[in-house]
Amino acid sequence: MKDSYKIFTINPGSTSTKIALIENDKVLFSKNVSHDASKLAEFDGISAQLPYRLETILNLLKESNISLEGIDACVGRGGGLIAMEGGTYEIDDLLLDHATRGANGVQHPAQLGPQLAREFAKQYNCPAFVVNPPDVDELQDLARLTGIKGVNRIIHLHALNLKETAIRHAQSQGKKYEEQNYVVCHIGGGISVSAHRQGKMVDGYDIVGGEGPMAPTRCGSVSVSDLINYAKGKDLSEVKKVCTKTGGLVSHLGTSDALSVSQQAEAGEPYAKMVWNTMIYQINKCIGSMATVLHGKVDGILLGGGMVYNKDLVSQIKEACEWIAPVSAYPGEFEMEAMASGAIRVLTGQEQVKKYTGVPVWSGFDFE
Ligand SMILES: Nc1ncnc2c1ncn2[C@@H]1O[C@H](COP(=O)(O)OP(=O)(O)O)[C@@H](O)[C@H]1O
Ligand SMILES: CCCC(=O)OP(=O)(O)O
Repeated sequence: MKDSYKIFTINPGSTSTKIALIENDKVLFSKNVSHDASKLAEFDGISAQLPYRLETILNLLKESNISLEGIDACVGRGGGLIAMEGGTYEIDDLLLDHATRGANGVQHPAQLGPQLAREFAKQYNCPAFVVNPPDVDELQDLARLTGIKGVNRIIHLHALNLKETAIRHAQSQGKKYEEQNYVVCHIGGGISVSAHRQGKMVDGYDIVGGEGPMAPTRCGSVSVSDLINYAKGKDLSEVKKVCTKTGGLVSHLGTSDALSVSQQAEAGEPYAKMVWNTMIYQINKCIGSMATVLHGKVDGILLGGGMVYNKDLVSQIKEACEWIAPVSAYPGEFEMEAMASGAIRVLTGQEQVKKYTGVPVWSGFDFE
């Protein structure tokens, strides 16, 4: 077995493209380029951005004089996929097709990840993988049923960073992720709160469907009848955008920049202060709810994402939730490293590579 693996990772976001070249656990090169929202808006759908994003990456590599010769694998953040269990998946024709057309009906730039990874893998003659895409579904049955017959829950959330944060936290305690129970949150541009029981994410919120706390661009949970009233006389596709683009901080304050909202709140601006504190209050309620999913047997509450750099947010969460379990903050995210680690785990045989079936991991109760 080789003692060193070089992995090229690609993470396309709503307003950025991140790339990294990682050797084992060392980041050799990383770049994060921001895109002008008006430039991305020119494209007709997410997958139409492929040539533009590819050219952006090639330019970044050229400018920095980075060669990808000899890489062992390419990994792209996945999306648009049919619900699957967590793990590392080879990007085959089926997975590529589903990502390209957004087979699950959710439109998110992460769909470009597999498309870009396959392009580079073809050129450098290496395998291409997706690791823990937002479509990971390990829900326990109790988390699936809703109060409307025939409407069952599926989730879309930051599975990649949630799982990596949990894996790393467990290692730092000399434990295994598969032996621990955690409430894990990603608090960034979007906010995911999830319950992990012994290596499985048994519950979490569908953050692109309007569940969970409000977030910079997302409305979070709202009463169904209030939403029906709000939608009266409006175009439904516009209403749906409050779930992913125009809700939360954007709806209240016209910005998705949580840093500026936190600064206004700190300066005592009353509206910003109320929105900031309400968002944190809602995160706390969701953490409490996930703690009950784990019957209170919680080994830790783990916080990741850009907003975790904020001391006030972390201290409010500690104040409200530390009675449940110790709160550990991991500001920023491990997404690029998580993709490389997932590829290395399968290349070294520590984990079995998974085959994407395109068949939902769960398709209904037997009694339905
Ligand atoms: N110190 C801070 N206080 C409050 N918000 C912050 C701070 N630092 C970064 N943020 C916010 O974090 C968000 C980005 O988080 P990030 O995890 O990078 O996003 P994403 O989930 O989209 O990858 C932005 O809204 C940014 O303003
Ligand atoms: C299901 C989407 C998870 C995600 O990546 O959300 P952001 O758009 O907030 O990055």
